[in-house]
Amino acid sequence: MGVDPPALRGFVPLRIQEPFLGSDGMGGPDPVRSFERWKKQYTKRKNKLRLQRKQHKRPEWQLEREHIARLEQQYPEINTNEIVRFSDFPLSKKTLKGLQEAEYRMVTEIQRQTIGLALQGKDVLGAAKTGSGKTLSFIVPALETLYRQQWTAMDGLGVLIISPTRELAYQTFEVLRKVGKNHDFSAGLIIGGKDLKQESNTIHQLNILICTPGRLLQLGSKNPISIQPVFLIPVLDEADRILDMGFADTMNAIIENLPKNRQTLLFSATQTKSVKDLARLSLKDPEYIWVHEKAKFSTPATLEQNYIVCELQQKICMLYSFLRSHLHKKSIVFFASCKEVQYLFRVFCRLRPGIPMLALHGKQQQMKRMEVYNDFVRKKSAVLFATDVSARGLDFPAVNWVIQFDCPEDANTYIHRVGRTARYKEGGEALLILLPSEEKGMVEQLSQRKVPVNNIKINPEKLVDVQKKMQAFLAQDQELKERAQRCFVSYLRSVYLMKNKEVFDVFKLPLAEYAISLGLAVPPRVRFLQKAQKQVSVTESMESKGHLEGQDEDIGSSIENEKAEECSEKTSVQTVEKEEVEEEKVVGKFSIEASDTEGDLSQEQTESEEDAAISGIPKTDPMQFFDDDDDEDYKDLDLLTVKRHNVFGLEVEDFTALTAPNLKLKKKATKTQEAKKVLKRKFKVNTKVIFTEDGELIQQCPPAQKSIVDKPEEEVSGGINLDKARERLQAEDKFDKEEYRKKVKEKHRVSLVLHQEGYVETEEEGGRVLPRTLGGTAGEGVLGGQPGGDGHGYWGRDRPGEVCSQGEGRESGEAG
Ligand SMILES: Nc1ncnc2c1ncn2[C@@H]1O[C@H](COP(=O)(O)OP(=O)(O)OP(=O)(O)O)[C@@H](O)[C@H]1O
Repeated sequence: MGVDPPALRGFVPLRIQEPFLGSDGMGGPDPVRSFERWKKQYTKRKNKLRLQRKQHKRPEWQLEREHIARLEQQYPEINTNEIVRFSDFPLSKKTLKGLQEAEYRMVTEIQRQTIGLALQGKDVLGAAKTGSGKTLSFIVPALETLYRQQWTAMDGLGVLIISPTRELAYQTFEVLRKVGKNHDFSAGLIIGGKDLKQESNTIHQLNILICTPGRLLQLGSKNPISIQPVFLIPVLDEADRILDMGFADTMNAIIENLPKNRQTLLFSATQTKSVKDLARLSLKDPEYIWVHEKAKFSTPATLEQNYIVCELQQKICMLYSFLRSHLHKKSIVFFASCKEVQYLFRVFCRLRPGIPMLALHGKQQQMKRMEVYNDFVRKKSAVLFATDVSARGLDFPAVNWVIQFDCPEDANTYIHRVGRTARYKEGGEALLILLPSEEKGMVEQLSQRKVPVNNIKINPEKLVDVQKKMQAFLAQDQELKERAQRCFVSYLRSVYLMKNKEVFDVFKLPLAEYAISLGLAVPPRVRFLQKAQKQVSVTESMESKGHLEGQDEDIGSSIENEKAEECSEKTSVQTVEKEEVEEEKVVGKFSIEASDTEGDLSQEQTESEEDAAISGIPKTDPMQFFDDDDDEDYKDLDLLTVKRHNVFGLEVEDFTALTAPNLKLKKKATKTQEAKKVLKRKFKVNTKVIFTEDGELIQQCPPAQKSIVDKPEEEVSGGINLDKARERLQAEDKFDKEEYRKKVKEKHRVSLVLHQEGYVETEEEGGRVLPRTLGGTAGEGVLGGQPGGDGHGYWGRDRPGEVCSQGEGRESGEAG
């Protein structure tokens, strides 16, 4: 009941209703019996098969091995021309699944050309434009190699990926995590900023390690065994950077420790072709893949690149105006030094351009760096002020603009910086700000490297002047002022350390105007510049006198030493990852320099502020001050787009002409000229006079002369007569010396008398035992405050309850 007999389900009844004719003609065998027979046979066969399958079943590893063997068989047959998708490569299911889940299906050109070679076990040097997918070109073969070798946690380190910066290492780790999530390998990110001991304990558990060179060396020296596996794939991301001077020592030490049995992969948008570099790595028959070698341009086709020529003192206003007119965009602004980023970031935050501001540089704490990095990744519109720590490899999504506030060191740095936009088929724009002195050299370099840049003009009418606001900020905030000073020094130093002297000439920079543009009234003293200037003039004068012959060696060696020093300094400036450690030293120097000058500065500054007023250096600018809340101005600024070639239809001359009155500040007068001016004006020095109770007149300011020399006539005539002033000072000096001599004599006389008479009586006064001495009440001596006194004279008075020793008491009470 409840279950329909087959007859009622519609197909069996048809047969049953047929008249059944058996072999005997009387109905045949019983269908139930034949069904049972069939069933028995079927079950027997099924059991037999199951048994057979059970007997033949192989362990998973064995099956995997067979799968690997099949994959390996296909490696020699990889035809790059036929590869369109990742699935066209003989890859493991786990990797393919990971790629699919991360939505990577079609391969890019560099991936198509390099993955196959890397799978075949070759050393590969891959170069392709920025944002063309080089990361997957080494992650996929790295995963496959470990898979192929059935690597387990017990096997230790198998892949070592070295990145020049922490952020890039972190980013690579994230890609690896996405693509390799179906594999069972352990991967770790070791980039510093954490406990070294903890990191060195975990390193031996890792199969894939992503790290920065400095940290790796630190770990290697602590735990060398853990990074010396039997087989290893070292991957150098941004290889040219890692192999350059900045990391030279570190990398040499690391390379020395790498196992001989290795397959090396090197990738960069600007690959090293240096035979020396490659020899250091002992590559075995490496395959060079320069994907875009024959391309018309070495930057992405979707990138629009422009440059403007701008005076140094106009750059800040230019940047501010630019940001105000690109409020809904995502931009990165590159600066030459950390100190510049630190100061300008702060000051721009105060200027409130109306767009979220972020700053990323090597002097930040690791946590802060990660926070900023992630923040900028998430934001739809924001501005990131950065040093070259962010120039390479970082894949911030949807960056619209890259602005190079300071000229890059060379074309390679330019290419990496602009590569932060227009990534993987997206569009982007880049703006390079050049000083007039930098234009020729830099533009030439860029065209040699096949970088297409257009010269565009800015509309001076649309520039917003923020100088006065900045001056006001600095006047209120001492710390900000110090930052501005450091920014000044640090920028000059960065220019000074640049190798290419055709482009970078620190001596051509308008220092006074630059300082004013930062909000400073006077340029801080820059010692290294003074020294360099001296050196240059000494060399020049010696050359002109023809005295060089005998001293060639000395000068040569001193210059060489200097160059070597420069080079090492440069190295520390360039070394992005080392910035955290090394920069402290350089920075230390900077801050010492800045603080050294501090004392002088404050004095010089007030002087020069006055001087500026006297010599007529304009503190105001005819350009209008931008009001943050003014909507009209805001709308107007939207018109300012540095987008199209010659968008404002102005020629350079027009621009110079228009800005000339604003830009050309009066040449700073020398001190002698200023002094002469002051003399001409016959200023009178203000005096302050007070009267004692007895009606006696005392001049307090300027301090009355103690000497008996005649009163100077200058008081009447005004100004300073240097000769007379000198005479007066000498007389003053003579007078002081005589006074002092008298006091010393008196002191000797008193001690002689005391010695002869003995020191007999003491007097209790307020709990202290004071010697009764010559010249009035004990302890009221004035010696401590006079020339020759050492301060001890005050002890009797200032330390109640203290028992003075004889000597002290005498001193304190003496000469009252
Ligand atoms: N096959 C692919 N399919 C889709 N997107 C891809 C593919 N390969 C890479 N990408 C994407 O392209 C972007 C750039 O990739 P990647 O960071 O690897 O470039 P890169 O060549 O290393 O750049 P750089 O030279 O700046 O370091 C990334 O957002 C990445 O996700």
